[in-house]
Amino acid sequence: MKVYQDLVERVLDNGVRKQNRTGTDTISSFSEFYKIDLNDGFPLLTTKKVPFRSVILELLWYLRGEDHIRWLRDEKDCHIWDAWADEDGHVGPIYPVMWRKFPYFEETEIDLEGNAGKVKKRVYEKKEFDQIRHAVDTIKNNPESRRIVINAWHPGLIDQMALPPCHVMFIFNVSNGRLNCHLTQRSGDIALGIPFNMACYAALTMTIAKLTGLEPGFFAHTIVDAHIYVNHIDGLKEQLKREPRAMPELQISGEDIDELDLEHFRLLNYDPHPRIPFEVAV
Ligand SMILES: Nc1nc(=O)c2c([nH]1)NC[C@@H]1CN(c3ccc(C(=O)N[C@@H](CCC(=O)O)C(=O)O)cc3)CN21
Ligand SMILES: O=c1ccn([C@H]2C[C@H](O)[C@@H](COP(=O)(O)O)O2)c(=O)[nH]1
Repeated sequence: MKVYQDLVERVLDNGVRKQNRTGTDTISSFSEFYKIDLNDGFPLLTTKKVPFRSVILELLWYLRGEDHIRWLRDEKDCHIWDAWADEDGHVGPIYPVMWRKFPYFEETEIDLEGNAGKVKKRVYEKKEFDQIRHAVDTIKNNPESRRIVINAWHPGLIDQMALPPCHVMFIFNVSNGRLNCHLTQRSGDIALGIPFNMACYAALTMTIAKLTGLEPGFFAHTIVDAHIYVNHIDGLKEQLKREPRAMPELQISGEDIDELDLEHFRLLNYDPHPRIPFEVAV
């Protein structure tokens, strides 16, 4: 994909070397953006083999709403999140919880009989907000809405999260019968994370488009700190030498978001260059 090659080149050309908490320096570029038309094909890189199964499993795991990785790690044998989990698989209230069970409090007043007669007391009930279900319902019922926002950042809970969310907020937008998605990512690992993130959100957008009777539109992606870990530079330069091939096709069978499984996603005509191993910075 040319947009990815261009992104890698911009970060290498314009980025500055930065230290960070992982101990592996990055070449970092502030505020990068690209936009792809999902009608051109499914954006799974062809300049290296990206593990499609892991991409879809990660998306399905986000949709499960759990605060642990036991399904992903133990049932599905996918290990991309292992390094951030404890022995029980616990990762805290990260994406799955924020997407499906965003916590909030509902305030009500109740009347109490006190010594001095009736008194009002405020009570707070803990509730969970399903942002994905709300987005699907709004896309169906009020597609012109400009408020179809899903937010994974919860300042009060960051300390409980194994890793503060990187893809922090996304917005759906319906134009001309097409479903667009814009993702804002605060921090993006160009070699490892971004290929997963772009395919994951493309698959999510295509899934929700199918469910709501729309055509897929654009996936647009803003990456605030777009960085290349210095030990990934050689692998990415190798990728730049490779000629991008035709984008594969993704077929989705149209199940509801709570019924989806791996078998509902079929990847066709994926013919990538060989895998390039990159070490993940923890
Ligand atoms: N430094 C860093 N970069 C990331 O991209 C990242 C994190 N940390 N922390 C949280 C998640 C975990 N993500 C990951 C973690 C590992 C792979 C990875 O190892 N991918 C390999 C093979 C995976 C497989 O075969 O299933 C790859 O070749 O893409 C990818 C994304 C993305 N995120
Ligand atoms: O989906 C993801 C998750 C993580 N990343 C990358 C971005 C950074 O390299 C690290 C997170 O480190 P912070 O210090 O918290 O920014 O993980 C990604 O690209 N995509």
